[in-house]
Amino acid sequence: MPWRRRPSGRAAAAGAGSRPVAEVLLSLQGLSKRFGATLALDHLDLAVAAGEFLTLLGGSGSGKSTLLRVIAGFEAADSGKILLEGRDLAPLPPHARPLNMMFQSYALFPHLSVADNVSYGLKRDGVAKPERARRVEQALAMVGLEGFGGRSPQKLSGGQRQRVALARALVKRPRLLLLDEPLGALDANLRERTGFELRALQRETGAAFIMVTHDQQEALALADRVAVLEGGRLVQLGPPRAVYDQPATRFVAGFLGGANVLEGMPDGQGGFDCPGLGVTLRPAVAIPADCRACALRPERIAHLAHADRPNSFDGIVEDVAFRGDDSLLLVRASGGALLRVGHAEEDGPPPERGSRIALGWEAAALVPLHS
Ligand SMILES: Nc1ncnc2c1ncn2[C@@H]1O[C@H](COP(=O)(O)OP(=O)(O)OP(=O)(O)O)[C@@H](O)[C@H]1O
Repeated sequence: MPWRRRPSGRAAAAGAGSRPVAEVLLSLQGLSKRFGATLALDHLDLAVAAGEFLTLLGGSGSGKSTLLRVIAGFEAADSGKILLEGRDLAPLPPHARPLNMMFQSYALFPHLSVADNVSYGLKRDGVAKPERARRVEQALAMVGLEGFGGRSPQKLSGGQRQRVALARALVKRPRLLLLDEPLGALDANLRERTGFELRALQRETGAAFIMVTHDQQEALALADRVAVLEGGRLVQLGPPRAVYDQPATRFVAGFLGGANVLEGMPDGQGGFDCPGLGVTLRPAVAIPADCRACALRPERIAHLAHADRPNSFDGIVEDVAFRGDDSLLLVRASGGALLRVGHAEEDGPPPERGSRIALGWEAAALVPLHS
């Protein structure tokens, strides 16, 4: 697994991106795109700040690639506006848009050298040869590939090809770079290292990056803000820690960090009846009357000697999975709910399968969900 399962304090801090003045670079307004019966983008509004690193996260088919392709101009939106620095991009063909897109497949020309691949766009724009050569060398140096210009892309490793694609995307110094699963083809170690390098490059160039990823840890670790898509809609947008700690919907809670979603109903007295656990939950915050579920992260659940206080229950350990830095327990509550429970290594050996244990959590760990 390329990124730690839990967002470390460091990764979250690195993603906190405190920019006091957020100049809007890209503004998407009511963007919709339909393919036959499929609504791939559903009235999507999003503003991206200059120099921001935004990750787009969502399940398969949620519209991530379509969104990038519409911004880049490879697909036309059915309705809505795309403004880059206030300018409507709709009339511009892809190559005339002041942005660049890097594909997961890298899409390098196999018959061209690395240098010619990188300089391709500059040549098309009529940049003179000496200037092209200078900029290509600069771009290759930026991605750690000095001296590779004469090679054929076929004689490079997957990671090196990925860097060539990145150099090609950066050589025109776009203010906005769209990256569709750029790390997808790399193995776990290279993926993590390249992720950090990508962030460093993004800071160095000052370009805004919008990066699609399937990988929630990568999305949390790299981004200033995470945008979560579901069914073509933007369901949540915010700094990684905020989205992780305060998921808005069942989908976000489950998708990011695999939170337990506890179904139930407010009891009208500040509690939340949860039949699956067989107890009434006591959240720290007021629960809206129409709330029907609360999220509870596996790592916020602790072992207790007895389930004799609010926000605790007894359950049977149904399974234990060792994950390296912790174990994941599946615990069946008396009401039938199956909970994911984290068990840190420093807490000693995990309980045996079949044993009865008492578990509990702080009231603040319960997050009422909107939908
Ligand atoms: N060219 C197309 N023709 C028909 N349907 C399409 C086309 N492109 C995308 N779709 C549909 O639009 C929806 C969104 O697709 P999209 O590729 O944007 O999702 P995604 O979030 O990028 O998925 P993945 O993570 O699997 O790449 C899906 O239901 C997909 O089947």
